[in-house]
Amino acid sequence: MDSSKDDDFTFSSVVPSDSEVSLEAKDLASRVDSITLKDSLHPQRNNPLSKAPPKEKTVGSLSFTVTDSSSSSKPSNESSSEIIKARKPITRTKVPFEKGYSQMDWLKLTRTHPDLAGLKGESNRRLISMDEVKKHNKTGDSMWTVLKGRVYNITPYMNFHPGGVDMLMKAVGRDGTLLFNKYHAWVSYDILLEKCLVGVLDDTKVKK
Ligand code: HEM
Repeated sequence: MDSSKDDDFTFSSVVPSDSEVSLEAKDLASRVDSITLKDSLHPQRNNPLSKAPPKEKTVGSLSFTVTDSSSSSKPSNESSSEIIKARKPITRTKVPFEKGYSQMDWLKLTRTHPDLAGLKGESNRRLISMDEVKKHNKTGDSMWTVLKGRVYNITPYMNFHPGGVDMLMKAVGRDGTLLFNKYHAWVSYDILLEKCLVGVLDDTKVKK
């Protein structure tokens, strides 16, 4: 560049002289120079089965955690500037549904089936003891589970469960609330299983 034409820059007068630039700003600028941005596809980014722990990077005195939320629909309220303590990740494997077993198909069935719970005319406000729930634990039979104090017959939902039959079977014949919450506390089970309600858990008989 021809140095004799330096004066031609109309905005040259607003550029601060070296003495006006604080040392701190210079320091920051030199750190920015040392940052390299890589824009490449991460092999685990598109893998919902990935169990890789979140990566932690450090820039200057700031440390931040990169969490991959692409495999989960759970909303995250964690700030990116917080260090998230490594928790043992749970494996949430979504089983591809067979034709006719999507959640939409399930909702259609709940609207059309006359007795999904298998009540045969009985009230679904009946108090049910845990002992009775335990008896409904056999494959093929009416399989019951308890979710937050309500007893559901989950047999008709089995093949519709996006987490698969094996997972849902773990809750059969017992209180499934903890398992349910462990995997997806945000799922509206009460709406999904509304027509599968068989009664209310009689917790006066539950050992505390
Ligand atoms: C009993 C009532 C249950 C209902 C109504 C239910 C419903 C659902 C629904 C709607 C999903 C899809 C969630 C999503 O797309 O984010 C799902 C996924 C899943 N569920 Fe359940 N579930 C139940 C019980 C359970 C239990 C007891 C377990 C574990 C033992 C379990 C394990 C899973 C897993 C691993 C997935 C798939 C992973 C994923 O969605 O990313 N579920 N379930």
